[in-house]
Amino acid sequence: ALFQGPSHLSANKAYDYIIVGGGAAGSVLANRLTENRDVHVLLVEAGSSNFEDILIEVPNFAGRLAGTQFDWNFTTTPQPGLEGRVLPFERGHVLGGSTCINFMAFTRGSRDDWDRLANVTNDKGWSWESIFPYAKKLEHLVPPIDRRDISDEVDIRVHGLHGPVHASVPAFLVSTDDRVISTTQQLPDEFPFNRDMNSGDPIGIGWTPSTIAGGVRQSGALSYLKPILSIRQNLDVVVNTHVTKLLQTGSVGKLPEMRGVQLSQPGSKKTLTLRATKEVIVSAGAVKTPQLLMLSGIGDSAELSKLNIKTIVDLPDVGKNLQDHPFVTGSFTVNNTNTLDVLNNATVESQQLAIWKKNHGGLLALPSGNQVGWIRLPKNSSVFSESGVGTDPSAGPTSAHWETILFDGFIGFGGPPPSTGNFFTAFIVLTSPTSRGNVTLNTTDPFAPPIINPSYLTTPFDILTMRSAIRGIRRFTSAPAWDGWITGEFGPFKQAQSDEQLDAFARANTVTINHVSGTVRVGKSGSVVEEGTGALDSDLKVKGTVGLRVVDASIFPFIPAAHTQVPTYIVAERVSDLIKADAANACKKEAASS
Ligand SMILES: Cc1cc2nc3c(=O)[nH]c(=O)nc-3n(C[C@H](O)[C@H](O)[C@H](O)COP(=O)(O)OP(=O)(O)OC[C@H]3O[C@@H](n4cnc5c(N)ncnc54)[C@H](O)[C@@H]3O)c2cc1C
Repeated sequence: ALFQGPSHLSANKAYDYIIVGGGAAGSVLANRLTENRDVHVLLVEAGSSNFEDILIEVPNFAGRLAGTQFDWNFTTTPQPGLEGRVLPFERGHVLGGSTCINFMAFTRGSRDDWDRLANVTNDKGWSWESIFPYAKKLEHLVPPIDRRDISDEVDIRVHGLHGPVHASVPAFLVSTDDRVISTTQQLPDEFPFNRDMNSGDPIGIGWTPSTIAGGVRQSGALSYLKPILSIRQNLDVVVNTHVTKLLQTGSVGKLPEMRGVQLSQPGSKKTLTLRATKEVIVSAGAVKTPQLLMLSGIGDSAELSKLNIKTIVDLPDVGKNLQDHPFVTGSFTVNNTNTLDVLNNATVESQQLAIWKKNHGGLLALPSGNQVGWIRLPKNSSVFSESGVGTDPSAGPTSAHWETILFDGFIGFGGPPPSTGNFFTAFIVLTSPTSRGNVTLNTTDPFAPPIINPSYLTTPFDILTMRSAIRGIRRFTSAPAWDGWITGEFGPFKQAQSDEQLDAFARANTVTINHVSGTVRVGKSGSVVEEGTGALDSDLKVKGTVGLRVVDASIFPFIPAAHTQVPTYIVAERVSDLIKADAANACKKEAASS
């Protein structure tokens, strides 16, 4: 059942699992764990249940969700690498979490990203080979709206066709598609065509897969929760409700048993305490999960003592190791009036909205770029020597150093689009950054935001890679395919030519693509707990505790060189099976001892 607040819950009801946060990971867990009718689950979500709001459903409205009721409205600290600028830091605040406000790119990450996770955790279950069945299990690839032949755009063999998350390639073609694809033929060494970036080897340029199907955003809530909400009697979902503290419910040997949660609502003094018989699973995302752990006494004791929080488990990695993907855009003026800039005209936009309302078609059904590219720095790039980085920080030869998203129009993040003109825009995203930031506590108030410091562009490798990537985009658009189309560069991008100008442009214009990860990193099971060894065992149980796991984007020790929603879904799919296996083993042990 769906409850609109904690007053509807009964303190006496026994739940096997309590899941904190109904975003990407929490939606998967709530669904998979309730597949067994005898297992009772409570999912607690701080935001509302309005995941079918039109702002969320229309793909093209993704850029309008910042600052709304669906966003936590966080901001960063002033960023030294970005001239002291403070950036908005979007996170989803609604059932479905950030999958309701994201830009819907559907990418699994590379073989090397996953194999590195397996190495770091010493757990082969995280290797590409092992997670590949989960990547397929979660997906339901559907044809695009225009029903064109997509055999050149996807390799159907690597896709899932029966999973809960519907996904597709762009709804229909736009004016720059042919030119982008021609460029991959004209400059195949640096920008090869990649028929399917979800095969484990994303390197190259290909068609954008996204969580858009039939013209509608496919959020975690729509995919995993809507189909079961009114059917499964063993699932309770409570929205508009925050978990404000994780509670110790006892001890097992010397270890604290953490099977309790305290629930409340902003502005209310009332709290409700509930207990899970098996586990509490924290899936509150890479900002709120470390905050909640620290508020509950699980974190770096030196940090906790500053706010007089009693340490229950001293876990120095909680809140550290924040990684994200920073980006800039470069826009070009074009000699064509048939670009998606037409959507900046209010009349056209309302016509398109009418079409979308009628049949979910029209320009508003498109993703934010029909092609995406995943590019590696050349082996002999001076970035490696000049930055002093030592070894290549990417996960390996299938992991990109930078990404580009190619859009048939203007996209900028420094104000409204130009009132006239036609454009082509390339996003330039760092995908294997070496900068590391953190999330720390500001106060003990669970409703107040924590301090978020992503430390963007604070290493020589990151700024030099950004410089190199911007030059890469200029090589891309100098291919013959763009002759007669691109007429020039636009805005401050145009002025950024010398090394110094490129660095200044990057520092003045970088924003985040919102992939925050890594703040409760997983390590090897049973390893000594010290900074850098991970806060979680390889099955994502919180070290030094009983009955507590973290399952969300916080867990990645290295941010995947990918958009992070699908990697998060994959993690949650695998861990659902690990949780089921643990429960089955516990049953067997109980049976044997009785
Ligand atoms: C603007 C934006 C654009 C993005 N674009 C893309 C993209 O194009 N492709 C892609 O793959 N990824 C994208 N991402 C990233 C992707 O959406 C996230 O990596 C993914 O959703 C992370 O999943 P999660 O489960 O860790 O957290 P979330 O999905 O953020 O879910 C966390 C949930 O926990 C809830 N919560 C938090 N604290 C509490 C509490 N104390 N009590 C109860 N509930 C709580 C939150 O309200 C939220 O619903 C984007 C993200 C944003 C914000």
